[in-house]
Amino acid sequence: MRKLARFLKNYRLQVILGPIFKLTEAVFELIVPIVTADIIDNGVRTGDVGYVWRMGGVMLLLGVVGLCCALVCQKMASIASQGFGTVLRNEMYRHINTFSHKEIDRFGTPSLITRITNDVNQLQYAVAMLIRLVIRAPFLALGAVVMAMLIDLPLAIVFLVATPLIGLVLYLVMSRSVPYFKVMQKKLDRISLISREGLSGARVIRAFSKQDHEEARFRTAANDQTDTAIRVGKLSALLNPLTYLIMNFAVIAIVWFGGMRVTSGGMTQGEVIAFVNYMSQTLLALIVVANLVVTFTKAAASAGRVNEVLETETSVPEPANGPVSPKQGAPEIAFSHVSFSYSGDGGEHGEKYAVKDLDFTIRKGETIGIIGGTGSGKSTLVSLIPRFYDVTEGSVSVEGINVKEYPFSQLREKVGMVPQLAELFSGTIASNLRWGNAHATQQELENALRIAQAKDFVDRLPLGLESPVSQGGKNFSGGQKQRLTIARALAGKPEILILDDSASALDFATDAALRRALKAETQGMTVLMVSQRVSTVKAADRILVLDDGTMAGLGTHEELMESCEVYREICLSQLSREEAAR
Ligand SMILES: Nc1ncnc2c1ncn2[C@@H]1O[C@H](COP(=O)(O)OP(=O)(O)OP(=O)(O)O)[C@@H](O)[C@H]1O
Repeated sequence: MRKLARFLKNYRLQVILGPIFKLTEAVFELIVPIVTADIIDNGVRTGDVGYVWRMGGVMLLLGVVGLCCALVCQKMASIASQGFGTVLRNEMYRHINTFSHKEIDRFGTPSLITRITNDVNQLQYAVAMLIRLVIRAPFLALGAVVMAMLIDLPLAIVFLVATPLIGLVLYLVMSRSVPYFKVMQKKLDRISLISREGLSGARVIRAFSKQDHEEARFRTAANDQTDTAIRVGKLSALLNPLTYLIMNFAVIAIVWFGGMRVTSGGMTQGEVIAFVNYMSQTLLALIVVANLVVTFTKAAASAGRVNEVLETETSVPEPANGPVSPKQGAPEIAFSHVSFSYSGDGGEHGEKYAVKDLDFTIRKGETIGIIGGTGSGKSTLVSLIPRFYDVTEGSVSVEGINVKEYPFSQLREKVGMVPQLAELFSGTIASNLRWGNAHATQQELENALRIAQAKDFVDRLPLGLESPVSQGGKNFSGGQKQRLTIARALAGKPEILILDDSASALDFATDAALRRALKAETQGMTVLMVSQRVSTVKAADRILVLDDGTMAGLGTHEELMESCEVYREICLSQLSREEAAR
């Protein structure tokens, strides 16, 4: 947790002054039993009503000043803890944004969400407790014992017996329940994962009538969490009866022995009452200490999870240099003996390469079709160009410069990527398209829509380009979303356009119109078209055939029909012999 203290640096004043105010309140709280004793001994016993009123006023004053101190501390704790949470959350979000796909895959999106929300909340609460109670509670527990000793040392033996006993009970209960808190946090992660999958995949779940299955999965995870919470609850439930039992025995002992001391003249009645008050103050303070242990144990687990995110460095670091100049005459894209494995070790630990020894070049302005069976490595290959992942072996160059040397903004401006899954963001159609180019004119946006075959349906919308897009683009069909994501990439006027199976939801006629428009209107743009459909890639200048991560062929349709067995098989599985030969 110490590592996270840096996020409190703007709140030093609150972190220092807050506990001081709370300590002042605790001092007043310790004085109150003495005033009570004084009222009993010098006011009640002698029947001096005026004295009772005067001292009652002093007590009220102590209470009011104590309350003011507590309120000031509360405010400081709120400012510091909320501020700390905000700064930490912003930093985590910024840091997560530097992650490559590899780190995001490793943590998993649901876990990252739980860390940035629940774990930060836990830490925020711990900061508030740190300011409000970490000094106050032990001070009060100890102070009450010391005050009792100052009043009457022999009777204070009751404290010296009862307090360690209460401490022991707290220790036994806490040491058994604390490990469960860590487990509960992991189980919460699982619930978050299932909820996310279930809610984002609600349509698929309905389509496959898997609601019962998903509900059962959620119920199992939730029940699992409940079982653990109940186990902790049962343990914690022992705390109050046991500690109160000890305290009440201690009170009996105080009244019993205190009575004897009063009879022998060693103590006054008021002092016995003060002892009883100090006893309950000690107990309450110790319970607070125990709860603080729980809070800080949970916070320590959360701090570990937050630090794990903050300390994870991206596996795709951005170079420190400024923009690079392309090499004249170099191929637009060059793969030089490229291999990539998702685990980064290329099979040493049994994991195989997703792509292996890819070696080819692509000229500027070429249209390349990339075809292959599912899982053959098509998406992996194209994701190496904009550096979503870094190659495990070999190198990828764009215009003669290794992609690792490009500043991200320069590389990603050059490469327009349309991912397999069409993602839109809440806003308007125009605001989504401007992700590609913030300064695009209306004309440029319309042009991008026209090439992407999206202009007709956008024009039919009452608000046209200003039509609202709901979260995830849910108010558009799959094919419409795909066309909008293509338009978004085109709006950025990239030099290299990658369509990663991004026309799969289009009907054949629209798909063909899209390819024609791309060919006619994007002169000079290098286009990589990933598809499982032969009809989509057939007319490309060249087709790259992937088979289980390796390159099975690269050439025109006719050349590959002649020379590439894998390509011929794919063609004949989708087209008739006549169509394939055409
Ligand atoms: N994020 C990932 N983590 C680990 N392995 C992955 C990941 N993404 C893909 N793979 C594995 O890498 C291999 C190649 O996957 P890739 O997605 O590149 O294939 P693809 O040809 O695009 O498939 P499809 O046509 O089904 O989209 C597969 O074996 C897949 O299981």
